[in-house]
Amino acid sequence: HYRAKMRPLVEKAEKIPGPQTQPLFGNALKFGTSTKQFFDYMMWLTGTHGPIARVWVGPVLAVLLADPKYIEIILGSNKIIDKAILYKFGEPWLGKGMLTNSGLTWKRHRKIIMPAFHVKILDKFVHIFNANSAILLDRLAKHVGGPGFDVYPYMNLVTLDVICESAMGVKINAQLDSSSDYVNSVQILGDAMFRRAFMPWLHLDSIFALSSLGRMQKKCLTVLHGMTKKVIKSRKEQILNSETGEQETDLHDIGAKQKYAFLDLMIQAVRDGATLTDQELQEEVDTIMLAGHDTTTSALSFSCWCLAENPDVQEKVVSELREIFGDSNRDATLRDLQEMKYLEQVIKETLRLFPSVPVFGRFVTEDLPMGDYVLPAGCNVGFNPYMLHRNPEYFPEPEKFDPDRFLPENCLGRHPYCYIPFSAGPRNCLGLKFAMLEMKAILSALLRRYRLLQSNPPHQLDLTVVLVLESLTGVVLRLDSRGSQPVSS
Ligand code: HEM
Repeated sequence: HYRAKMRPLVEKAEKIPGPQTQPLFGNALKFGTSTKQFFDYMMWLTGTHGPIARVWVGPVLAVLLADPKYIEIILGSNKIIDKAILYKFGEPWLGKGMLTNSGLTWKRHRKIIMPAFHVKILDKFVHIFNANSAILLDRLAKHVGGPGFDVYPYMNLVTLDVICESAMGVKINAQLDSSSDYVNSVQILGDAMFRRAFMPWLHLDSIFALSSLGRMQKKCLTVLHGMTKKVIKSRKEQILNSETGEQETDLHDIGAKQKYAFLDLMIQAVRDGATLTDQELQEEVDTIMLAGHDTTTSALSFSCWCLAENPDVQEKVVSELREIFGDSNRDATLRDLQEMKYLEQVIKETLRLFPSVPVFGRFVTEDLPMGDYVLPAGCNVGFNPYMLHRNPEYFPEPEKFDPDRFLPENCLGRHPYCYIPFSAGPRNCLGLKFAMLEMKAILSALLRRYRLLQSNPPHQLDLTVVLVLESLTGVVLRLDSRGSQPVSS
């Protein structure tokens, strides 16, 4: 019965290029035991078997795509919106939040939450970017003139502060005190979720619960859910108990000097008739916390590295900043951030070479013709932006760091699905504009005060994926002062 059930899947899968399989395990044994080996295997798969390649993880079929024509068929579709089965390991933290959910609930939630990401609203978050950038600059001061250091942990804490304040309206001061239970739990949980996905023996909930990883995850979840629940209860009371909810939100701010958080906007939507239960609110806040933290950490760290390695590009960004700010040390405004066109090209080019999410996935519920092949119903699909972005057909001399690729005239005629760091189509990244503004605010503050220099001897990245793209050797560079006045907070 099992064989008969699997036959249609197997027959169609056999026509798709891919490595030889072993009985029972499929290709799982080749994945290795570390995230680095998994990353290397995924890249090898596309490199060796081409832009459509299949693997078997035991009885689970996955097809990895790196051709924009194939990718468009799925990402451009309004129907194929289910997530790959690996996303279920995110559910203990995120429940049925937007990232893990599908179907009508996902559509309804996205419709409710989307207005909170409108650029007019995003203006309200700029002061959070500025205040936390100022703390970052002070923390980095000790590295001026010193040897190379890893910038990743600094970016990790500044983005955590930003996302906590923006999502929940709570200052956790991770940059000033990184030893808090909350900060530690966020760090540990992202790793634990991802690691579990690649340890098949921990897939069964009952076994996972007994493992040390499972026990650690449970402890972290108690801390994180405890915090979100507490904040939601408090904010909800403040907003819903007042007749003029918006004014009330302005007055009460749980210790944070801010007027809006994504949570407040969702609560206001509920007040105005949207249907989101407290549990759903919590899941969406947790989702924004996860989706908006490590992704920006990774992109900011690699942007710094690219700027340090390419001093000419860095000086061009600094000239742009001089044109915008002159000699003033004032904070950046939304308009300033929007004017930073060249810096935006730099971030885009960084994300081309170092996409924060180097692999993500969907699930196909009906047979799907794809070129000469058919993706069978029941197949997981992975997208491989890392390899896609290095295809010379779309990006000549792909290893060269060249922000001019993203000049408007150079983007003309390029396939719309050949560059997908924020995914694409109806299920693309909801936080794209927020992320771009945040990254521009932090990088511009950094470059107005410091010069980023290549480490000595030059640092070699050793890429891996732990939820997001990271380097096992860190992201090492040196700092020098630009000798100008510090950017005020
Ligand atoms: C450099 C920064 C970022 C990158 C590269 C990035 C990339 C992505 C990608 C590739 C996806 C699709 C994932 C998938 O389909 O499984 C995604 C989804 C999402 N991102 Fe981002 N992201 C970034 C920052 C953010 C930020 C700052 C937020 C929130 C403040 C955010 C919120 C979301 C949400 C809610 C989704 C789920 C959308 C849906 O499924 O409808 N992201 N992001």
